[in-house]
Amino acid sequence: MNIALIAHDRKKDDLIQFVTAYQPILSEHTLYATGTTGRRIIDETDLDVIRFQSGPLGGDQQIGAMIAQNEMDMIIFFRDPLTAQPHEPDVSALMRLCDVYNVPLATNMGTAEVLLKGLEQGFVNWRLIREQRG
Ligand SMILES: O=C(CO)COP(=O)(O)O
Repeated sequence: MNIALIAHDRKKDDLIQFVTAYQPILSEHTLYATGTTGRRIIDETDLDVIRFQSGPLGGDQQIGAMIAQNEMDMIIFFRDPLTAQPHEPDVSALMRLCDVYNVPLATNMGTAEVLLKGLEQGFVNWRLIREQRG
């Protein structure tokens, strides 16, 4: 599975803590991240991550493009709901594409935990369903 990991600045510590806790599950998959988030994951964990541009410089849109090409299976995006982002339209567009293509999106740690536990149990088969529909 291809999984994108993204966190706004005030949520990056939480994401690092989360991916460290779930490293055994995440290490089974191909991980992508926006620039700064990816840098921190690489520096602070043993996970390999393919990095895109930083979010404000187009990283959210690059991940959105993967969704549109049926190349992304799950998004874990720890958003900061209390800070305005200069690239808010990109953030909204990314979340919108998740809904367009039925890609599971966790925007907080509680949901992310459920998604990863579901992934571990083999419950995550929406891509097969999507591919069967053509
Ligand atoms: O801004 C982001 C997502 O909208 C995250 O980007 P960075 O990982 O580069 O900080």
